[in-house]
Amino acid sequence: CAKKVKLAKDDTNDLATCRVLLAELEGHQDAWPFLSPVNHKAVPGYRKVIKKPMDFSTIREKLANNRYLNLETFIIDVNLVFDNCEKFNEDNSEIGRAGHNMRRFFDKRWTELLR
Ligand SMILES: Cn1cc(C(=O)NCCN2CCCC2)ccc1=O
Repeated sequence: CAKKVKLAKDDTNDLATCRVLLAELEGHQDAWPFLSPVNHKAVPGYRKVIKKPMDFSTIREKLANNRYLNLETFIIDVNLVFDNCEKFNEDNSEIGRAGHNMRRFFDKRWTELLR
């Protein structure tokens, strides 16, 4: 076919990349606070403080229902999980540390897969 504009990013494999990245996040030993939506009835203050809750099961649902436009909108949701965690939890807490570990792991993996 006609020569494509070089500047366009090749997004052919983005969906597969999102599935791989999500599976690795879910399989991480520090994923336990993020596997399901935070139960705001059991966690006082959460609903008021965190305006846009997000978790790995919700991301999986959105991926399965083709709700992500591209890799970037997927990465925005993953980072929302970690940003919510930093907002609500002390750095020096079980869940706070898990969030920092998971963000570090994610940043390393997606740059490896895409650079
Ligand atoms: C991300 N995040 C999670 C929680 C939480 O309590 N998650 C439940 C974790 N449990 C593990 C086994 C059953 C449920 C609280 C604050 C927060 O920011």
